[in-house]
Amino acid sequence: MKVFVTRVIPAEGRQLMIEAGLEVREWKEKRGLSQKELISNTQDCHALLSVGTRLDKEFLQASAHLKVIALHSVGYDNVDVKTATALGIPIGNTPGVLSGATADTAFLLMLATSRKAFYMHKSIIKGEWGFFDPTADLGIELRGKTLGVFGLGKIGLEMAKCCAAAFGMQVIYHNRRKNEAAEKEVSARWVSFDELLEQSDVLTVHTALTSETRGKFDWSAFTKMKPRSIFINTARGEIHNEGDLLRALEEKQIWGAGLDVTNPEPMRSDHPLLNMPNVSVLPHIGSATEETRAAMSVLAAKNIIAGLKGEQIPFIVNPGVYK
Ligand SMILES: NC(=O)C1=CN([C@@H]2O[C@H](COP(=O)(O)OP(=O)(O)OC[C@H]3O[C@@H](n4cnc5c(N)ncnc54)[C@H](O)[C@@H]3O)[C@@H](O)[C@H]2O)C=CC1
Ligand SMILES: O=C(O)C(=O)CO
Repeated sequence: MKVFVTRVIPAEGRQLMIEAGLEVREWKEKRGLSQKELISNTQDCHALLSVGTRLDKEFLQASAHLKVIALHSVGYDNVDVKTATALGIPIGNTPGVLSGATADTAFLLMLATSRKAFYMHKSIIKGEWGFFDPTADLGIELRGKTLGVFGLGKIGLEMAKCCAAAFGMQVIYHNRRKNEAAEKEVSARWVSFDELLEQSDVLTVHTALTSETRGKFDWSAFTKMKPRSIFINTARGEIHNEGDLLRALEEKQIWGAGLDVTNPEPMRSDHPLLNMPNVSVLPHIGSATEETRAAMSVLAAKNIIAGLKGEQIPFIVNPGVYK
């Protein structure tokens, strides 16, 4: 049986599929696939392993013969899951294995932003390292401050643990429902969304992108935050409104921001956020460690192998497909 893979993936996952007797065809070009290329490459395949490729209704309807689709990500906001379920196609993702690496990225952005690290690094390259000025380029300390987590799930909990252990930060969070197990692990306290905005010194976003979370951090939200607070988003760029974020920073409604995700991606290289001292931006590298990407490829391969054997896939996004 044949699997089409929309990017070259780590050897660990590829090898697992080859050992299971599958023919693996990877898209090796340094550019994304067009919709036409995606459809034509998938036509003679039994499964698709998708690395960040948008899978919309048109694609799914043209590829209804697929026995399984495995995503090389935990997020599945770029897939029309409803259509896949209606067509009987199981969708798999890669939960858990990337929580540590993604939380590390949120932590890195928090610390870098609080000390203007990216901006100061660029100032050396520009030849601006002058005399020692005790009043210039001052950051904000994190010790004993309040971390607000929007979405205390797997990644949010890892971030909360890091912040509590490293800086003794108190953790508050907002989920639709309380996460009592996580509350115990980091002594976290549930608050309303408005209380999260009002009380957080650092507010870090870790929800999936859904119709409820899209655009959640807009002008109205930023104006409720503390003037010396830092906003971190490693979840999805569409959860904040980038224009409103820029304005909130320019008008000093908030102090700083750290983003691993932007809207759109890639961010344009002359975006004004990239020149602000209190802003740190990374190009969506949350899960980008050797260990994590290898583990993600293995989970995706396991989903493909199980799906092609006609078994229930181990990491399923749409369990309703089996009912
Ligand atoms: N930057 C990157 O490279 C990466 C980004 N991500 C993003 O992080 C997201 C979270 O991943 P996990 O922690 O594994 O997911 P998870 O499902 O374990 O946690 C998400 C949490 O958000 C909460 N939540 C959902 N809707 C909410 C709402 N409307 N209001 C408040 N809370 C809500 C859920 O109850 C859950 O506790 C992914 O969906 C993905 O978009 C994930 C991995 C890497
Ligand atoms: O897993 C995800 O959802 C990502 O964004 C990349 O790892």
